[in-house]
Amino acid sequence: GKDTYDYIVVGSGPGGGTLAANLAKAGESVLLLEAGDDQGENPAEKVAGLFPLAGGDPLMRWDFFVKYHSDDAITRRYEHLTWRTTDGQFYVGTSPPAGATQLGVYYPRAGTLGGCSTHNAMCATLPSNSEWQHIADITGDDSWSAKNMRKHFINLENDHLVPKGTPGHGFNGFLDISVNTDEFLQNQTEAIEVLKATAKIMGQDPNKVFQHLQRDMNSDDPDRDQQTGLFGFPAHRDLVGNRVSARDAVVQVANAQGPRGSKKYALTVGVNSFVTKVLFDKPKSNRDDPRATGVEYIAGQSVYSADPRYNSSSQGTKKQAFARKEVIVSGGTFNSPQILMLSGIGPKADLTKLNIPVVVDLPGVGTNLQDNTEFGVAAGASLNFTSKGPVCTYGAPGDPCLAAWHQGKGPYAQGPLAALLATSSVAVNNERDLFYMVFPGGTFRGYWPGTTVNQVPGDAPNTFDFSLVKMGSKGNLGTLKLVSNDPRDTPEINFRFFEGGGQVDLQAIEDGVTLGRKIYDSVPGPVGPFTKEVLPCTGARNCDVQDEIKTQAWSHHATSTCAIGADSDPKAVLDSKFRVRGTRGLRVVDASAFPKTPGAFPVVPTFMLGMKASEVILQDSKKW
Ligand SMILES: Cc1cc2nc3c(=O)[nH]c(=O)nc-3n(C[C@H](O)[C@H](O)[C@H](O)COP(=O)(O)OP(=O)(O)OC[C@H]3O[C@@H](n4cnc5c(N)ncnc54)[C@H](O)[C@@H]3O)c2cc1C
Repeated sequence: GKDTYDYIVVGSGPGGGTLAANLAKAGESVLLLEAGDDQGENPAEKVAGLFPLAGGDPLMRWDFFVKYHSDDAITRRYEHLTWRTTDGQFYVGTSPPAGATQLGVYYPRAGTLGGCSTHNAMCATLPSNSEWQHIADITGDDSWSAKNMRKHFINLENDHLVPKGTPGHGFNGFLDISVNTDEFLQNQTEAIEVLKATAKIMGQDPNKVFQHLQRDMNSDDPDRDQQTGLFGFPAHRDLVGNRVSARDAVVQVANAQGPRGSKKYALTVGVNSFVTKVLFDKPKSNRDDPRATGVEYIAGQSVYSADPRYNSSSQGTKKQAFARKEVIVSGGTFNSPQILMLSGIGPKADLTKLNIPVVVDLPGVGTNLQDNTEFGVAAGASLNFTSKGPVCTYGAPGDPCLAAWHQGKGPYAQGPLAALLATSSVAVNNERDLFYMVFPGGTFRGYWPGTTVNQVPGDAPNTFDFSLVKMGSKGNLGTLKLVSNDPRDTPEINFRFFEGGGQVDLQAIEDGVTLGRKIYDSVPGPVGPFTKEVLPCTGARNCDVQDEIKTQAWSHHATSTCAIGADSDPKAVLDSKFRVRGTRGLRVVDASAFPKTPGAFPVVPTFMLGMKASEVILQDSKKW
């Protein structure tokens, strides 16, 4: 029939978008259903340097509110806790106006073609080799070895940092990866002085800072995961400052033309299509697992309540589509488990309580939620941080940086200044586990809604911030549960930071603060001395650092709610080929599949999952 395809892919992020494009390119007919619409020409998405605007854009964003702790007393101390006031607005802080309802910690996601790769900060880093090997070890599937996964990276990447032909990198893939230009870096007069001091502390030559800022952190060196110090900041954007995302993979294949202008590949992209459940056939015998045959979805804009434009009175149109071969769920870490549970796949007791008929009792769905915890060490310098060149207005009229971007130049064609990698006292195998993003002129303190009834204080232009991402988090007690059987409701999410085995992450982050302080103390005049701490303490360094980390850490790299695991593991949702256990014709391919949060930034590893899944799904394509 008209609505039947070989494959249906749900969600167009780095997992699903990459996969749908590859399946279609291989000759399969594919329906890609995406809840959001296409904002590819929106400057907030397209202009690399406007990424701070992208995260808050109501045309792209989905708003989730989460908890980070089991203990509500800790949550109540979070300085950017978000509340809904009695007149429906947001308040951010710890002293809400009377009658306000506590929403939780604001947690951004993108509901648009290309998923979160269209509004993220573009940081494009590989996890350590041991993280891939871990998946091979628990599943016994050697195709997860770092060596094999490197092959997928090579096919994905279009590298602009290292000379063409450098082993371990790709130069023909769709995902451009580049670092800042020398010219841009040399414009950061004061910040470079801090980076010189950083180099010295890290055992690098302070007179070669610009060389360090072209150093390749994604190399295939055998000791790469032990290398520390300053590096270039790899970002998924091209050399003239266009963001490159999963949207590009999709659009290139969907728009490709064959002879006489016909459509070259059978990729149908349905935007404004919010999938509410997977459909199954009735097994022919008790021994057969239920087979996914298609999906049910709502055609309509902003039908999910995470969408800031959501209006409960707009119902959209209920539709169905069918798959001859397989259904692949790629809705991301929050939505893939939601879709599975709405379809009857999840912890039996939870589903029964919500009157959802159980198709497969799979207790791991929505458990094992993990993230990179983030924090920072920031301090006030003796001078303000400035940049030679145009002063950007971030979207306000007459922006000289936007004019420069149209020429492929200027700050908007660039990304975060520099990356610093270090090893904490609790690092395993001496692998680097602290990733700092270097921000002159402000402090990154996490996420909260852009429009609030109160003013959320900013930081002074003399502030410098080593914003810290903890790699290899040890916490795995996070949970995601449905609150009802209404697909429009957002789930209840609690990360349970620093609980259970996650306590060790506190020590690692405290070590990260200590290193940052050591660097600030070593910066000579006129940029130094850094007399006032901004984070974790305010003013003098006399706060309880672990308590600050515990109460104020944030995150935005959620993973692992539909994790791959061993056949013997009752909590494993997927096998090593992304197949949902206890079903046929159903897989999950996105960041929810990682048994552990990969590296410092999940987006490139998730693109690699999309590449790997394409290969394993195509190997099975003749079987159906
Ligand atoms: C503000 C921000 C900054 C970030 N910065 C970085 C960074 O610099 N580097 C990095 O590596 N990572 C970063 N991340 C994280 C990274 O972008 C994500 O981990 C990654 O995009 C996850 O990919 P995914 O395919 O699992 O899911 P997503 O990217 O979330 O894509 C899921 C897609 O599915 C769609 N969808 C969901 N439910 C349904 C449904 N029911 N029906 C139809 N469609 C549906 C969504 O609209 C979305 O398009 C950032 C994330 C955010 C939010």
